[in-house]
Amino acid sequence: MTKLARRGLWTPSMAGGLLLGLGLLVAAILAPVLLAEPAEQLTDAAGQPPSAEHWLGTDNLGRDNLARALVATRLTLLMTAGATAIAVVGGIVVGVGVWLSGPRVRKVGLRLLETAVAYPSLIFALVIAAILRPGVVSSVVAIGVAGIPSFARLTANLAAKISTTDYVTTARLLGVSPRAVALRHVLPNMAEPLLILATTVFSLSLVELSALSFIGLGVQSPDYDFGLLLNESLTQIYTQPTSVLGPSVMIVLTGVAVMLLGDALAARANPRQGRRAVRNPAGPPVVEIPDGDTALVRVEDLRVRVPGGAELVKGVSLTIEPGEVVGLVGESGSGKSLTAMSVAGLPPAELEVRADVLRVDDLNMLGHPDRGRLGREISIIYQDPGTTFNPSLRMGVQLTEVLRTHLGVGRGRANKLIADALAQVNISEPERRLRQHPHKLSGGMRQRGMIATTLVTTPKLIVADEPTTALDVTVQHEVLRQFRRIHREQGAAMLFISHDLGVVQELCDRILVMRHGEIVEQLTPGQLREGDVHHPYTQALMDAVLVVDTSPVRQEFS
Ligand SMILES: Nc1ncnc2c1ncn2[C@@H]1O[C@H](COP(=O)(O)OP(=O)(O)OP(=O)(O)O)[C@@H](O)[C@H]1O
Repeated sequence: MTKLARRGLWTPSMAGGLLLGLGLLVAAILAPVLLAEPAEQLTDAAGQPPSAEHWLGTDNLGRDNLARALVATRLTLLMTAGATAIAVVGGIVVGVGVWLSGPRVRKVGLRLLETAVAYPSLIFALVIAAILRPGVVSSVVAIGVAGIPSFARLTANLAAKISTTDYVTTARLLGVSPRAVALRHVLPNMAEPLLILATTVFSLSLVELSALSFIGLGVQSPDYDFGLLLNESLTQIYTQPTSVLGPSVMIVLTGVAVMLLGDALAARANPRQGRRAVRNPAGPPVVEIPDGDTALVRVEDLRVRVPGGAELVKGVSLTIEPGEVVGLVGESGSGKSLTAMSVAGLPPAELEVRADVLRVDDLNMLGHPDRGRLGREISIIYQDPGTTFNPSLRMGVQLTEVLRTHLGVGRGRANKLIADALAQVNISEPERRLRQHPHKLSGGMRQRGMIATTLVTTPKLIVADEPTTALDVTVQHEVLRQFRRIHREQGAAMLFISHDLGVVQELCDRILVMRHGEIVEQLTPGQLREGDVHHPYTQALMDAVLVVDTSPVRQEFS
């Protein structure tokens, strides 16, 4: 439990699910041993109301209702687990099989699965149960087989999606067998949705098995499960309503326990989930700025860590004055993005962020600053313009969002303002661009589109996380020109991340060099230009800059 707690997996849903699940398991193991007599012995006390002796009363044959509900737990759980196992194993085998087969079989297989899913599984199960004759085994097989198509379809769809990833393509190119690709790359990556679906299938199987027994096609007397108990109590529902309570409450509790456990297990299966961020102290939304502190951004002793694991940002302190452009350079993985995203109040949710001070203007980024002010005062420009925008929405809707949501500008005026701004960053036919979806625009256009929004929303701080890295060199040049322009015209402060020393030297007033989660050196552009650097790592960064020798050496070879 301490291990679970340390890893952030000891969630209320895990605790609730385990508690309920354990209770059900104890009932399933002990009730048939300890309560067999009151549950099955016929007595004269037929149809008794609830009393101290019989908490839920007795049935028509004088048997204790509560004891019967508890004893039925074992058979119900075994049957449900059996049906779920058939549906899950069968579904995975069929789903992965369909995905592994050739295009023709795959197409026909998928169509068949879709057709099967279109029929309610209970009707499917009714047909199978009717053919196999009622009983425990036949109802388990019927419900299990009926659950296979939906599981198989999800498996095939997930497998199809994963099969287009680069790591699967590479494995195939390297000649890894389809079976090994499925076991090593595909199945582990769909564990989370499959686990969630498995718990859903368990709950559905429970209800469907109970329904089969309720209508007389499932468990037959003298055996009994929750469904058969509901059937038996139906005759007493008006005279002895408490008789239905036992099996109904047990069905609900079993379903809830399984869903809660499934939720917690799914979080465990996903390495990116299940850990919750800690912000310390979850302080006020705004902080008081001491007299004489002119900084727009102040960060003191920022630490970002994986809960219970590695420290990724190790005590970073920095300031950005209003209108100042601060560059952040360093090798990949040195913590630049985590620092910048913490400043913008958007660190990954699963990481723990702590700092003595973390403020932009008077917004406390460790508290819950006003979202309207965040939207107006901070702009973020990401590295990959291809993923910045929602592909299903037109550019106009997305580019005018801050204007409409946080600045209260009407749609028509917002479109006009953004179109003018797009024209200013040299985007041709701006009105038409606003009606287009992001994929119709080039990467450079999308990045300039983002820059254009800052021209109209005039944020105090722009956080730009390698905004030129994904662009080709000529487009980079144009985008950088636009950054210089925003700085000149708007006076916005910037935190500008880049790998490119040339870019930061040109654009920034001050350059911070990061390595292994720490700031190791602070430089002016002049120092960088003259090579006046002290830290060996900064020197190594400078040495790594490619210098193209344009002297006519090649002539010697001609
Ligand atoms: N959500 C996360 N969970 C766990 N580790 C993370 C997470 N995000 C980042 N890291 C790790 O933190 C370290 C710093 O990451 P960060 O993205 O800040 O690096 P970076 O300097 O911006 O690198 P790059 O230039 O490649 O973008 C890396 O080792 C990265 O693997």
